[in-house]
Amino acid sequence: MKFAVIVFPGSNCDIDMFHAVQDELGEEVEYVWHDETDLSRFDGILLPGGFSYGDYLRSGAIAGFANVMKEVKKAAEQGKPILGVCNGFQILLEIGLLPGAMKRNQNLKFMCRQVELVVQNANTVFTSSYSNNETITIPIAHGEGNYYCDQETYDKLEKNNQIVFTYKDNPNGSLLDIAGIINERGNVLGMMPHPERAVDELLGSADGLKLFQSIVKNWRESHVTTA
Ligand SMILES: NC(=O)CC[C@H](N)C(=O)O
Repeated sequence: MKFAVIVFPGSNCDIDMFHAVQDELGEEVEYVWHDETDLSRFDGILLPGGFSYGDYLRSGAIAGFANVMKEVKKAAEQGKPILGVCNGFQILLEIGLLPGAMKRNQNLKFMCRQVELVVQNANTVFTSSYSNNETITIPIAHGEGNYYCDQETYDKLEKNNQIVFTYKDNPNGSLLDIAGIINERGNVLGMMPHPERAVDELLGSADGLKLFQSIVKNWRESHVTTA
C-alpha cells in the first residue's frame, strides 16, 4: 500500500508521519508538496499536523485552498482512506470533508501531553484492529482542538456512529469529549491526538500503530486477490 504525506509550509509532524509509515508500519510512503496536482499513484492520503501557513486566519483555513486539496477531495470521492491528524483534521473541517469546526482550547493554552482516548467505533477501516470501548494512550499537541458543531450535526454524527474517538478526561473543552470523527461514507477520519507519535513503546505508547495497521489490513482485504 502506498501512502502520501501531504506537506504544507508550516507542517511539523510530516516527518513523524513518514517515520510511522515507513519504519514502524513497513509500507511505502512519499512526501507530497502542497502544489501537487496528481495523487492518483497513492492508495491512502495522510494530512499531518503542524501550523500550515502559520495558522493564519484560523488553523487550516489557508491550506484548504492549496492545489493539492482538489486532489485530496477527488481521492475522498474515490473512496480512498484519508487521515487528517491535528492540523490535518483542522484542514478537513475547513474544506468540509468533515462537519463542524475547531475553537481554541478552553483554557486558551497550547497543550502537549499524553491523553487517554476511548474507541467509540471499532467498525471503521481506521479502527478495526481495536475493540469498542478500548482505552488507548495517544499524545495531543494543539492550541485549537476544541471541537464544536451544532445540535443537528451532532445528532447526525451520533446516529451514524461517526464519533470514533472520545477523550476519557476532556483536555480542551471539545463538545461531548469528541477527539475524532469520520465521514458518513467511512473513508475520511479526522482526529486531534497524534497516532503517529504513539508507534513505539520508546515514545511512551505504541497504541497508535494499530490505527495504521487497520488501514493496511482493510485495504489489502479489498484490493489484493490471491491467484
Ligand atoms: N500539532 C498540530 O497539528 C498543531 C495544530 C494546530 N495548528 C494548533 O495548535 O491547534
